Formats: sequence, structure tokens, C-alpha cells
Amino acid sequence: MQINLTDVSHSFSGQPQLFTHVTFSICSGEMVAIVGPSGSGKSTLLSILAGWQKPSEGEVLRSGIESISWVFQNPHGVAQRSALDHVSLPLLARGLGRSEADTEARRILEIFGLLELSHRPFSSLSGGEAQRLMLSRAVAKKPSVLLVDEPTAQLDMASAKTVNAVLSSLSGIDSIVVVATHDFHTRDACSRVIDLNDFIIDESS
Ligand SMILES: Nc1ncnc2c1ncn2[C@@H]1O[C@H](COP(=O)(O)OP(=O)(O)OP(=O)(O)O)[C@@H](O)[C@H]1O
Repeated sequence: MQINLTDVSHSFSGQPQLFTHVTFSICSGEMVAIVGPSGSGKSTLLSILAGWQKPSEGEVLRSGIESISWVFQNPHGVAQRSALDHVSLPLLARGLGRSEADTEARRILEIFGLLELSHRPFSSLSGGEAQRLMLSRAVAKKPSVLLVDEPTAQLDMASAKTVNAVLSSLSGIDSIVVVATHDFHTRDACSRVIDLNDFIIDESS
């Protein structure tokens, strides 16, 4: 699985260029951070990677990509549904049987430090717990591409720390993971950084 961007530039109609001549490739198993100041186009670049936004110029090629999950900066769940339900539902949708889905959901919740909260309704979770649950749910979908937008933006330092710790553990999954972030600790959890500063891509590995 791979996404290749070649000479991609983008501006929204009537607005200045957000970024120009962006060229990079991301393969499965990689976890890449997109960094840059507010308004530099991080979320827009995620949308372009997902194919939801067509770039003004350039080419985006996706090979072997079957599914894309997006984790938003504000966790969205079903208030009365338990944490376990949030993770087991996508597993059931993938065709697992009830008990297999429950076992796998518990395994994923444990990785994200949420096993003890598995029966708690979504509405009772803290911001950090809810964000970790969104990541758990996204992992349960086993997407080809996992796009994570500012996962720690709404969190206090302690919650951000736990989210960053679980993000580090995502580097082992067989998906392309791209995280847009302002957070230096989140950036450190990634294997590669794409920096939108100064309207150019500065790729460091
Ligand atoms: N659909 C749209 N139409 C017009 N302008 C847009 C659209 N989406 C985003 N923008 C503008 O493009 C710029 C980049 O937005 P984007 O959300 O990609 O930045 P960002 O780096 O993710 O910002 P932040 O860190 O604040 O989330 C902003 O000025 C935003 O207002």
C-alpha cells in the first residue's frame, strides 16, 4: 500500500497558495507527522491524501488502498453506547462473530489502556479517554490509511501524554498512519515529519 504525491499545490478559490510543489510517498507501516503553524494546510493535506479534496495542481496516486479512517480532533461517539460497543461494532462490520469481536475489542481496548472502562458509556469518558477510544475504534476498522487530525489539541497535558503514548504503539500496525499536529510529543511518536513551514515540504527521516 502506498500514497504518492507529485508536485501537489493547493489554494482554495480566491485565497493564497497554502503549499506548493509537494512531493512525497508514504508506505504501509509508516507513521508520518504533518506539522506547521495554524492555517498552513495540515488538515487540507490530510483531505488531499484521503482523496476528499482534489489539489489545485499535481498528482495523487494511491495503490492498494481499500479503506480510510479519519480520527477528528473532537471525539465523536454515541453517548449511551459503551466503550466496548464502539470498538466491537466495526469488528462485527468486518465480519467477525459476536464473541470473536468482543475478544478482539477487549484486546484493542487493553492496548489503549481502556479495558477497565469497557462498560462505561461514551458520555462518561474524559476527553483523553474519549480520544483514545476514537483511536481504538479506528484501529479496529483495520483501515489501509489512518488519518489523525490534531489528536491532542483539545486535551490537557496528562491526557495528551496518554494519547501520545498510544500513538507511539500505532507505529507497528500495517496501515499508513498520518497525523496532523502542533504537538512536539506527537511529532516525536512518528517516524517521519513533513513540515509545511515556509510553504515548502521539508522532509526529514
Ligand atoms: N473548504 C475550504 N474553503 C476555503 N478555505 C478553506 C477551506 N478549508 C480550509 N480553508 C482555509 O485554508 C487554510 C488552511 O486550513 P487547514 O484547516 O488545512 O489548516 P491547518 O494547518 O490544519 O490549521 P489548524 O492547525 O488551525 O487546524 C485556512 O486558512 C482555512 O481557513
